[in-house]
Amino acid sequence: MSAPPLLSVEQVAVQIGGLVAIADLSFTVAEGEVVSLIGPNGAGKTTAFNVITGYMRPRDGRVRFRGQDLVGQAPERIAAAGLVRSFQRTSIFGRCTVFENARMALHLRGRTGLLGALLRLPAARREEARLQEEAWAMLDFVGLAARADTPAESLAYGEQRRLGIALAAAAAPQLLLLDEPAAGLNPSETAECMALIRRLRDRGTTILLVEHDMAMVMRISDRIVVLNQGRVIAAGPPAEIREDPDVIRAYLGGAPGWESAHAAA
Ligand SMILES: Nc1ncnc2c1ncn2[C@@H]1O[C@H](COP(=O)(O)OP(=O)(O)OP(=O)(O)O)[C@@H](O)[C@H]1O
Repeated sequence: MSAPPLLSVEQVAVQIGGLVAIADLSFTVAEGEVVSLIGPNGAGKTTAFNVITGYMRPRDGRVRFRGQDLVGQAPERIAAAGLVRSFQRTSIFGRCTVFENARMALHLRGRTGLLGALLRLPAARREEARLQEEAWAMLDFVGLAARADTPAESLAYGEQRRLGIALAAAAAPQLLLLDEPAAGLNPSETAECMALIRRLRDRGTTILLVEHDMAMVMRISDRIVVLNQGRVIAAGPPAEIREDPDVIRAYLGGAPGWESAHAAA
C-alpha cells in the first residue's frame, strides 16, 4: 500500500462575496515532491494558498495535512504543525541585518524563553549560541553568509527573495508553500532561486509552488496541477502538461511566458 499524501486538498470550493473563486479543487502532494500550481490570472491559485494555510475558510471541502483536517484551524497552528508559507512580499525586517533576520526567524524554536535569556542563565546562553550557529548555517545554505552584516533592505532583489525563502524555511517545515518566488527576478537570480528550491527538496522539505515563470515550473516540478477558472483542468508531470490541449487552450492569449514552457523542454 502506498503512503498517504502529505497534503490532500479535497473538493474545496471558495466563494468571495458573490463570486466563486474556486469551484472545485482536489489535488494531493506526496512527501518529497515539488508540485506546482499554475493557471492564468484569476484562476484561483492564491485563494488555494490562502485556504491551505488557514487564511481563508472554504465554503466546502477538506484540506488534510498528514491526514488531519486543517479547515477552521488558525494560520499559526497550521504553521506550527509544519506547513509554512512564504509570502510574495517577504516578511523581512528591512532595517535589521541579514543575520538578525535569520536569528529572529529561529525564535520559535528557542526553548528557554525570554526570562532565561534576560537573566542570561547558562542554559539560555547555550541555547543562544546554538541558535546563532543555526542562523549561520541557514545563511550559508541560501548563499547569504557573506551578506550577514548587511541591512536586509540593502540586499539586491534576488537576495531578498532568497532571504524570504530562508526565513520561511527556518521553521524546518515539512511542507513549504512558495508564492511566486521568481516574480521580478532576472534569469541568473531565477537560476539561483531554482537551485535553492532543489536544495530544500533534497534536504527533505516538500514544496508546493505557485509560479508564473513557465520555464522554471517545467524544470523544477515533479508534478503540475493546472487551474483554470477555479477548476483543475489537468494534473501530471511537466512533459504531459506541456502537451495537454486543455492547458494550451487555457493559456492561449493569456499567461505570459507559455512559450518558455516549450523552450524548457
Ligand atoms: N479579496 C477578494 N475579493 C474579491 N474577489 C477576489 C478576492 N480574492 C480573489 N478574488 C477573485 O477570486 C478569483 C481567484 O483569484 P486568485 O487571486 O486566487 O487567482 P490567482 O490564480 O492567484 O491569480 P493571479 O495569477 O493573478 O495571482 C478571481 O476571480 C479574483 O478576482
